[in-house]
This record gives sequence, C-alpha cells and structure tokens, in this order.
Amino acid sequence: MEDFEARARGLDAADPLRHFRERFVDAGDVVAYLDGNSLGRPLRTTTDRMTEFIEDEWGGRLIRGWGEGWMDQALNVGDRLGRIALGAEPGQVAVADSTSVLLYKLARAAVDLRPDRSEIVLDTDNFPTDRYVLEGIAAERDLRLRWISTDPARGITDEQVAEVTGPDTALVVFSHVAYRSGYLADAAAITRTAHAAGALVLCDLCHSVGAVPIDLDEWQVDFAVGCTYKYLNGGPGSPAFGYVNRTHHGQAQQPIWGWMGHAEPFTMGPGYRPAAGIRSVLSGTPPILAMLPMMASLDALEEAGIEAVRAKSLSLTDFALELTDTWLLDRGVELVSPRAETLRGSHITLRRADFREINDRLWEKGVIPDFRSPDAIRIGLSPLSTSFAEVHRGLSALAEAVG
Ligand SMILES: Cc1ncc(COP(=O)(O)O)c(C=O)c1O
Ligand SMILES: Nc1c(O)cccc1C(=O)C[C@H](N)C(=O)O
Repeated sequence: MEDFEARARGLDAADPLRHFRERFVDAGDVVAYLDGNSLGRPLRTTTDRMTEFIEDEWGGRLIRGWGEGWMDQALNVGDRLGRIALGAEPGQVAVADSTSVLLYKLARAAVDLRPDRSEIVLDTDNFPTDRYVLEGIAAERDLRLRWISTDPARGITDEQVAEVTGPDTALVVFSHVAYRSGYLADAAAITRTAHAAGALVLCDLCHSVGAVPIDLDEWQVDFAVGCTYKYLNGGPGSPAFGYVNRTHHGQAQQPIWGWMGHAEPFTMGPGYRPAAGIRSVLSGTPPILAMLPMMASLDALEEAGIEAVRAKSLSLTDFALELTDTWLLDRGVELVSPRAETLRGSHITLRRADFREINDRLWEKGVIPDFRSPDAIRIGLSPLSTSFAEVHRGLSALAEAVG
C-alpha cells in the first residue's frame, strides 16, 4: 500500500513554488482549504498595502487622490492584469463592477454590434449568472437563446458551437473553465468557429484567470469578463474585469452610460459622449480600495509566472485524481471532471448522493471543499496557496467520511 502522505511531503519539497504558501494569511483552524476556486486566500502583504493606502493615500491625500492616480487605476490595474494573466496588450482591460454587471454590459454591447442577427448561443451548464443575464438581454433585445446541451462532466466544444452557429448568431458566450466540472474549453477554436459564422464571442474567465494561461489577443476573443476573488485572491466581492478587443473600440457601446465612462467626466455637460477606448466600459466611480488585495496577488503571480502556476495546478490535480482513483471511485463516488490535462482546469469535481451531508461534516472538521447542489463536491486547488499535503489531508478526510 503506497504511503501517499510521504508522497505528498516529497511533492511539496520538490515544488518550486512552495515558498509562496507562507505568504498567505494562515487560517488557524483549517486543516485543508480546497475552495480557492470560490474564494482565494489573502496574501499577508494585503494588510500592509491596505493600511498604507488608508493612512497615506486616502487619509493623507483625501480628494486629491483622484487627480494623483485613482482616475486611471481601473485601467492601469487592467493593463497589468492583461499582461500578467490575460495575454492582452495595454488598453483593453478595465477593472470594475461585478462579473454579472460587466457580463451584462459587454454582452449587450456585443449583440448591438450584430443588430441584424437574432440569436445568442450558450450552454446549459454555464454559471447561473451568465444564463440569467443572457435571458434578460434576450428579453430586452427580442433575441432567442440557442442552448447547447452540455454533459456536466464535459464542457462546450467548438464542434457543438459549429452545429448551432450560423447567419442568425450574434454572440456565443462560454466559460473558459466550467464552474461545475472544471472542463477547460478550447477558447481559440470556439472563437474561430464563431467568427467563421460572423458571430462574436464573450468568454467568462472566472475559473481560469490566475490558474490557466490565457491569450486573449492571440485567440482573437472579442469580449471577456472574469472575477478577481478566486485565483486572484482579491477578497469577497472584489471587482471584476472586462476585456474589449481593440478591434471593437469606438464601435462597441455598453449600455450603462455613467459619468466615469464619459469622455470628459468633470465637464459635467449635457448628453453622454463615451470616452475613447476601454475607459468607456466604466460607468460609476471605480472601487479603488477593493482593488488593493488583488494587486498584492498580481505581484505574486508575476513573480511565479503563469506557466509555473499551470504546471503546479496540473500536478495538484494529478495527485487529487490519483487519490480519488485509489480511495473513492470504488465507494460509489463518481468523477465528473475530465482526466486529460488539456481539458482540465484547476479543480476536480466528485459526485455522490450524500455529499451535501458529507460536505457539512468535513467543514466542521476544518476540511473545506465546496458543495454544489444537488450532489457535487468540488476540490479547488489554488497553485500558489495549496500544498500537496493539504490535498492529501483533504482527500483522506473525504475517504474516511464516505466510509
Ligand atoms: C463562471 C462564473 N461567472 C460568474 C460568476 C459570478 O459573478 P459575480 O462576481 O457577479 O457574482 C461566478 C462565480 O461567482 C462564476 O463562477
Ligand atoms: N461568488 C460567490 C459568492 O459571492 C458567494 C459564495 C460563492 C461564490 C462563488 O464564487 C460561486 C462560484 N463562482 C462557483 O463557481 O460556484
């Protein structure tokens, strides 16, 4: 019988990113945190960064801060995020709002670029907010939703997109990594397929950003959104980001015409005139304070490099899959995630009828995976903060709980 605990120790000792773990705030009672794909852990430097900001920039500079950098912060942090994690040249990413709101703004802008087309393509297993927001846009713009039925263990494929896209398709919306299964979609192929039909794409990056390499410019994605509280450790409710490919600047027009997206916000004149470029994505005052934790995380991500992060993510999920195969699959547990590396995000999902109750028991013991109704447990592995020992502790507790 293999000693997996020793294996985990060896994997941690050989992990080139192991030093990053100490940089995260220690959650005293937590035995294994396996939910970084829902809410990432804070970096220790976040505390200093926030204190300094409150004392010096906000407390010291007060309203003068807007003229000393805050007005551009949503775009400067967007550029940095674009370079480190999104494969986006400067001037195409803004940090603002929540994912739901940005999704609405950019999907509306997208369908309005194809006014003679009547359908939005999406898949049945996309995250609820994506489905609901698109239902709302369809009602508002008198469009039809064209559903791709996805097997929860898989995600959306370009072949499926090819089957349903055509001259009526205005927009294809999909998640790069599926929230339930962790399936990694081929964003470049889906984009090519949509473009071949004359449609645009909007990609939801919530479950990939910070864990999986992304190359939005190279893939020629039209629009993208994502959150910063998962693998970017931005904290609960931290702002989202939106990407608008440069080719659409000056044409794409989002529907919430606030003063911060105006060409001259402080003129306060009559009538809306959108700012040039990505600034027009903004509506209201940018959440300056709420961007700070994510900035600490971007420092760490830049230092580690996204390729090394991806390599560790794959080793972590490999190890979790091996433990699953050895301890769980003969006990009525089903794996609902792809096994192939090329199709894997940074979480794996397991299913059994009694997992709701088992998840509650694990949380009581400080083992924290994530439960998704009706019967799935997600094991989310955040490469900079999760150790192999933690994966071992978490899955052995799960194995014990399933009996
Ligand atoms: C794929 C995906 N899209 C969107 C969201 C949510 O967006 P919001 O930050 O607006 O709650 C989540 C998670 O909450 C998600 O997993
Ligand atoms: N965004 C969340 C929230 O505000 C509260 C609790 C959980 C979440 C989540 O992150 C859900 C998550 N996006 C998911 O993949 O299920």
